[in-house]
Order: sequence, then structure tokens, then C-alpha cells
Amino acid sequence: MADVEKYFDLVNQDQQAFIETLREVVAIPSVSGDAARRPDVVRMGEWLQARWEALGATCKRVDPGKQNLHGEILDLPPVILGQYGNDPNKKTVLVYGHYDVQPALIEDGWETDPFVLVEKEDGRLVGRGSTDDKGPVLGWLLCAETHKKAGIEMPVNLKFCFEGMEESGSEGLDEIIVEEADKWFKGTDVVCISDNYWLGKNKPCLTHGLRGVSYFHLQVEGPGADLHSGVFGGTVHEPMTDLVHLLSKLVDVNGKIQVPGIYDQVMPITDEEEETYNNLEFSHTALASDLKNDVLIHAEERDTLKHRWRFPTLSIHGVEGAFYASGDKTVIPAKVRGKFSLRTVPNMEPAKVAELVTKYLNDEFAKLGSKNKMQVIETHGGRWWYSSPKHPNFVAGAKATEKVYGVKPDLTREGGSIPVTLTFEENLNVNVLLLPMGASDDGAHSINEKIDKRNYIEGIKLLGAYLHEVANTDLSA
Ligand SMILES: C[C@H](N)C(=O)N[C@@H](Cc1c[nH]cn1)C(=O)O
Ligand SMILES: [Zn+2]
Ligand SMILES: [Zn+2]
Repeated sequence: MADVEKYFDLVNQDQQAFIETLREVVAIPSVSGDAARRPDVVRMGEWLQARWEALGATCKRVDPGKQNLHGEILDLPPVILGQYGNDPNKKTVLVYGHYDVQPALIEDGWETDPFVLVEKEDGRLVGRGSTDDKGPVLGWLLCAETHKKAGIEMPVNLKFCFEGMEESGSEGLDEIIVEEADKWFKGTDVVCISDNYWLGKNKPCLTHGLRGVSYFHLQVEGPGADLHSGVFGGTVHEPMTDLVHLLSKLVDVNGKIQVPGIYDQVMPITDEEEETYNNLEFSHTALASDLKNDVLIHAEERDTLKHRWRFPTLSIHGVEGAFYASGDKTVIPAKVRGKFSLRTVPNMEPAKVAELVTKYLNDEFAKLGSKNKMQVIETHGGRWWYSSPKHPNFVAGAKATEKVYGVKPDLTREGGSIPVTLTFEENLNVNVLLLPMGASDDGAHSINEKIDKRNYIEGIKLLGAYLHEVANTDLSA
């Protein structure tokens, strides 16, 4: 039996143990955006390092320094660099993933505790981070452990880079990659990242593009303390009123960004590119059903995809400092911070985006004649990425996908952002493949996030099959 078949067999046998490992890591609430959870983020990084070291990998913990989170100075969680195998006759694959997760509270609407993995009868493994990105990060580890257990030689040398700040702007990571490009990462032939999702629920894909993200806080401050609205309403400039007005000026109800100049930087779609939207397995019916209500703006599937992959969008996320609890509090909040972000596309420049957004909001605020103070703060930014899917690294990914799922993968782009992708490509001068494990309805960043047992188990096979394909692929072709 071929090595890869033996590997698949053992993955099938060990399914329940793999689910238990996912349960163990979901239980570590490694929320990078919450200062109180920072020790858990560090604990999660340490868990990964310990497990890889137990397997025999050489690891290096890099502490990226400090972070200023709303005035609180915090240690950034460690970046775990690793090397598993160092055979000069083998190719070297660098894998990246993140062990931090988005915030999750039961009161957001989760059916069960977000940090307790629940296996549902329909095969869903529900828990924060199950698909984004703990399942895939475990996938690489379990792949290597299974090879060892089965006595199968790893087909490539593996390097890894796991960070704990991806969901909060990957602070400090770019500098580490630049610094380590000719050191720890030296000898890397290709990079593979498993941190995005299929286009639908059944057909796997390979991904060759990501949007960038520019995240902003819009702060309005007025009186020195919250006020009684019966006493002061109508007599003072209210920060919340100014903020709501400004937020309403950013984007219209059909998703069109109102900031002048934003669309000027967008690269036009060519006829050749237009063809890449043909024959993808993607349907509005399935999407609307996943969304529970048909709230789609566009009539055609290709327009939805273009607005996900190829055009900039602006989303409003929330307001800090505003009254939000149940009950009827009659307060005038003294200081509020609206949060919004733009997803950016070729050829948008983050600095230009920040300049246009800031100027526009300053102009709109000036029109109000308000005596409040307004400030636009860009909290984090990451660049878009686009790559040709013709590279042999993608051929290896496609062959592995066919071996595991029996179908040729779709070629997709991703609406979300993994800013470090471009940093790897530029500094290591190697091809980067995005090889997703999860499905379109996994609910990353949302309530009841899940990964299907099928995607998790077949995904572990997929990552292993990919490494075997890379070993047999001429990467220079
Ligand atoms: C696609 C990836 N799994 C992801 O979720 N990326 C995040 C990155 C981010 C940027 N700011 C906060 N998080 C995303 O696209 O939102
Ligand atoms: Zn995410
Ligand atoms: Zn992610």
C-alpha cells in the first residue's frame, strides 16, 4: 500500500482522538482582542509548542513585544516557529496558521458554550475556532503525529509559523518574517496556509487571492461624563448623534461606499478575469438558505462574488461606549467610538485609503458645526494579495484534493484577509497556496461556529496528501 493510503487509513481509525484534541484546544479561550484573555492566548501558543516538541520538532518562541490596547500595555502573544525534519534531499514546506480566535459570548446567541466543543448528530463540531483556525492548525500537527505513529516517513521537511494575533491585525508578525526570512525560513520552497473556506458546502477549492483590510475607530467625545437626557437633551451636542450621522455617511444601504475617491484605485476587471467567474459551484439559493433569510443585494451570483472578492466594501461593526444592554436607560453617552473597516482590493493602497477616509470624515464633521471633538484612528491595516493559480504548488494542491475528495477543486478568491500571506510571498520569494479545510457555512466570526466532522477528518488527509504531492512535484516548472 502506498504511504499516503496508509496515512489515510490511520486518519480514519483515529477520528475520535482527533475530535478530542480539537475539544482540548477549543477549551482554551484564546481571544486576541480581549485583554483579559491574553494569558489564554499565550497558553494556547505554549500548548502548540509543547505538542510539536513532544513529537520531535525544533521550536523557537519569538515574543513580538508589547501592544497598546486602548491604553493598556500588554505582552503580545508568542509567534511559534518550528522545524520538523531537515533532510537536504527533501523539499521544505512552510505552513502558517493562527491559534487566536474571535471573541465569543454565550449572550451573543450561541446555542452552547462557545468554548466547549459540541459534536452534533448531523456531524457539526461546534465551538469557537473550530474552523478559524484551530481545526486547520491542528491538521498540520495531527498529520505529522499520524505519520510518526504509522511509521511513515514525512515526505517533506516542514517549517511552521503559528501566531496568536491574526484576528487583531497580526501585530509584530511582519517584522519577524522580515528578520527570519534568511534565517529560520531559509530553504523554504513553498508556503501553504489553511485558513479560509470553500465557496459552498460540497466542493473543495484552492484559493489564490485575498482582500486587504483597513480598520478604523471613529471617536466622538463631548461632555466630561454621561448625562441625563431629560436634563441635557437638546441643549448639548451629543456625541452619539454626531457619530450616527457620520457612520451613515460612509456606505449606502446597497453597499456602495460613499467616501470620494475610493473606487478610483480599483483595477478594472478584464475579459479574461470575467471568465474565471464561469462554472463555479456557487448558488444564491444555497447562500440565502445558509443566511437563514434572503438578504442578498445582488441578483446574479457573479455580482455577489465580485463584491466579495474583487470590489472594496465597507462594514460597520459596532459602537463602544454606547448604551447597549436591555432596559431603557435614558443616558447621553459622553464618549463613543464607532468601528468600521474597509476590505480592499487590487490596486488599493492602505495609506491612500486612510487619507481618503480621514479627509472625508473631517469634512463631514465640519459640516455639523458640532462642538464635540472627533478623531479618526486607523487601528490596523493589511494588504490584499493576488497570485496566479498556475504554479506547481497549486498543481500539487489540486492533485491532493482530487485524491481525497475525488473532484477537481474550484479556483477561488477570498473576501476575508490574511495579511501575512503577501509578507511571506514578498520576503521569501516563494509561491503561497491557500488550501482551505472548512465549508462556506462554518460561521467563522459568527455564533455557533463549526467545522463539519467530514471536513475536519478529510481535511487532515488533504494536508497530508498535499505534502506527499509537493514531494513529487517539480516546483521549478
Ligand atoms: C480569513 C481569515 N480566517 C480571517 O478570518 N481573517 C480575518 C483577519 C482580520 C483582520 N482584522 C481582524 N481580523 C478577517 O478577514 O477578518
Ligand atoms: Zn478569522
Ligand atoms: Zn483565520
